[in-house]
Amino acid sequence: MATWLTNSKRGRANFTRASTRAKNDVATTGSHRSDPRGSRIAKSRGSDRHGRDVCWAHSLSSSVKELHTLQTMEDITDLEQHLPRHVEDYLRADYLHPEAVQAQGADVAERRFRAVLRRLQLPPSFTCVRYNSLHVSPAEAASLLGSHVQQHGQVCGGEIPVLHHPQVPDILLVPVLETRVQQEHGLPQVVVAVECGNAVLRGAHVYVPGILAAPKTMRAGDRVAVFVDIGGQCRRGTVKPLCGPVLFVGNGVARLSRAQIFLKDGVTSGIGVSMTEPLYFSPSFENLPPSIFFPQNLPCVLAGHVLDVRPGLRVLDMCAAPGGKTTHIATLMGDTGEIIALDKTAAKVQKIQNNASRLNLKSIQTFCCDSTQAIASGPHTGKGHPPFPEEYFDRVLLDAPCSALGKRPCLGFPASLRQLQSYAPLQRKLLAAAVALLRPGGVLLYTTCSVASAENERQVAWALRTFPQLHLVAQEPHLGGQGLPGAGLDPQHLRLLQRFDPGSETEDGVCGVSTTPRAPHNLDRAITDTIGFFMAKFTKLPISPQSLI
Ligand SMILES: C[S@@+](CC[C@H](N)C(=O)[O-])C[C@H]1O[C@@H](n2cnc3c(N)ncnc32)[C@H](O)[C@@H]1O
Repeated sequence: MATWLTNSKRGRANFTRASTRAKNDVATTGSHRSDPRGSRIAKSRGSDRHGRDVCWAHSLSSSVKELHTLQTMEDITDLEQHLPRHVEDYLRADYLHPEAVQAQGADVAERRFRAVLRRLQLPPSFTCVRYNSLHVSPAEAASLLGSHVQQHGQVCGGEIPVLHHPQVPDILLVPVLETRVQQEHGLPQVVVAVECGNAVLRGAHVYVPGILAAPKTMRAGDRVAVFVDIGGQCRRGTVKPLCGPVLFVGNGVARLSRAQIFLKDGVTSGIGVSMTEPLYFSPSFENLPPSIFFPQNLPCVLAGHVLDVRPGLRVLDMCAAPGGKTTHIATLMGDTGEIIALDKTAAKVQKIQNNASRLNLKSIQTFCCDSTQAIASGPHTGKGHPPFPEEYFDRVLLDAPCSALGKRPCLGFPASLRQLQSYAPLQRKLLAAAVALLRPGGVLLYTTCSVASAENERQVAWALRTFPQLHLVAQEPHLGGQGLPGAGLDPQHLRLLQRFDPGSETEDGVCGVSTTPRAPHNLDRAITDTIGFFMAKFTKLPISPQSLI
């Protein structure tokens, strides 16, 4: 459980509170860990409860008893809320909307709201890694990842399973473990920025640019305690480490002295603190074979499957960078067909290209383009590059720019209310372009990594009102919950939506909170306790039987 330290001026009061925080599609990955702690590790195989092949690592000198899966009731109820008040209010309006309260009951709605606020600050229960199904079989992928976890999981000891998911064919799941490492008095205190803290909670080391404060006496090799500047009040380079509300995220070993980090001409990149005793442990995924593995959050992988692609189709990914979903789509299409990936930022387009070449994919064409302007106004001359003629694509993915209020963990949320509200108008413009570019009978998939109804259900209601030719259709696979009431959608529509809501009801009957500790191979948790994500799948009418493919 994390420890919270208050502003040093008010004394170093310790309150035991846990808290915590990837947009994006690409999950933040842990970095290389080099503290073996003497574990002897052997690998074995078995079956999970669905009879699937399971590959896991056993530590023979196991410290598994010290490990806990996330989210026991105690963990959750002790959490302190670190999201800014305006963010809480923004979400309260959705989760406690009178229709939502009426549909779920006041208690459930309130618990769900509280659970989402808390869960957004914790890392998800599992790290999800997609493997390149064009290059490896499921068994080969599990074996490769199992060996990797075996090598890079020693820091935690214990048994770290690598699990297949029964309904998502091309992913492997590795549980995130809570170590319950305690804060030790007397250790030098290093304060890091929120983004850095978020990454540490997903298994990363502390990189130099993330370090805000370190004591004058800190030397390379010192054991240090690492805190996150959740108050945003710590100036870079300060020696006084506790300069505002900070949150303990684990202990580590400094690789550099304070002078090396902060002096002019000091070190500006690389690892500053190796996290040897992180509060949450996830093995490193950094050195995985890049052509085979791609860390990606589970709902984001699901989006590729729900889009229902097959070889030979013409597919548009309107907001594609860094290319997590584009590369998945290309893989599902056997690296054939026409896959157009647009993004309005040139540097980000380069990232799509890098990821495509890393995964050896040749079918993706990238363009730097504002997708709201991607429709040809007059008769179209060129093909295969923007602007495109209307109704040119069989499939359109609109993974919209959004507030990312579903990223986890999210220790602080810097966006103002105005910024939060700025996404909806852009999403509508992009939706209008998507509808124009989709051919009748084709599929449009709209997704966000936000839990805010204004970016999700209300956008769907607007799209259905504005484009009578659009119709919601069922999603396959459908693993998430249904849409949140309150946006004017009828229950039938809500059931067709897929919402991954960190505060949603679990099979335990308690919103987002398990009353019993879970085994690290409980796959239900991978669905109920993932990032916040939303998917709406549309088709466009009129559909003649010939136009359905
Ligand atoms: C949610 S991210 C996309 C993540 C990506 N689909 C993936 O799976 O890796 C949204 C992207 O939309 C891009 N974007 C924002 N406005 C855009 C616009 N008007 N046209 C095209 N791309 C845009 C941003 O640069 C950002 O890369």
